Amino acid sequence: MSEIVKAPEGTIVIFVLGGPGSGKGTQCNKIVKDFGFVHLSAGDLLREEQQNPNSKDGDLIKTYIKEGKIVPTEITVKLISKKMQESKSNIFLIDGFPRKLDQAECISGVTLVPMAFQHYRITTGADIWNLDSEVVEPHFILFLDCDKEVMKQRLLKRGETSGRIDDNIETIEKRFKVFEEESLPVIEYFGEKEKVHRIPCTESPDEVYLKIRPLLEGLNK
Ligand SMILES: Nc1ncnc2c1ncn2[C@@H]1O[C@H](COP(=O)(O)OP(=O)(O)OP(=O)(O)O)[C@@H](O)[C@H]1O
Ligand SMILES: O=c1ccn([C@@H]2O[C@H](COP(=O)(O)O)[C@@H](O)[C@H]2O)c(=O)[nH]1
Ligand SMILES: [Mg+2]
Repeated sequence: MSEIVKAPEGTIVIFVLGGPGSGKGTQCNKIVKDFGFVHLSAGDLLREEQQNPNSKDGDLIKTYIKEGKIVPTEITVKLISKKMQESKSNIFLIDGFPRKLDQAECISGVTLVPMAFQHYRITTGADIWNLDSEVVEPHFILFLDCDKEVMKQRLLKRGETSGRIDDNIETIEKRFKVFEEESLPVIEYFGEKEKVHRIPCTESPDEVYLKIRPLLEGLNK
């Protein structure tokens, strides 16, 4: 049995993408403060799920994160979709997703995801949320473009206090490799659609935000 849940009119989805430690979470927090978006970090949702003792995916998620690998799409999509549906809002920042080309283009042969998030099919029998094939483009993509050495230093510093199992040099190197090989093509994909705003982000958080803020002010909500 399945049910279609339609998202509210005027839903706005912005993807916030960039390398590990580029400042996605930091900038999203600023946007939320000024513009009231709901911030959904795919990584945060996966960490939360990993820590849920009742989750059947907890061990798998932990292994993938420790290895810096991309968790199977259906797990991540399910977590994001659930939060979107529970939300009273219709303006979303999706941080750190999509992370590889097939997440941006299609899933199981169905034209899909990032553009969707507008319609959801809840397949209760399979205990999985599938996105419907109706497609709605994201408004745009914020690509936080940061020097690798700068990102590495930020992550190592964050690792002193974050408690994240992937903020160590071995996993950081793996995350960079995955980002370059799997995630950068996603940015190129949206670039070809002229959806990408590239934001250099080696300066301070406030200076970076000065370049982002006008893009949000320009949104026709
Ligand atoms: N512009 C900046 N200048 C200096 N430090 C920054 C800047 N932006 C973020 N940081 C710091 O760098 C670290 C990583 O930032 P943040 O968590 O926002 O990045 P992220 O892109 O979300 O990383 P991840 O992909 O690992 O989730 C944090 O400790 C943050 O305080
Ligand atoms: O869509 C996603 C997002 C994240 N992951 C996994 O989580 C870690 C950490 O992600 P951050 O965005 O840095 O918080 C990432 O390395 C992946 O292992 C994912 O699989 N899919
Ligand atoms: Mg983050």
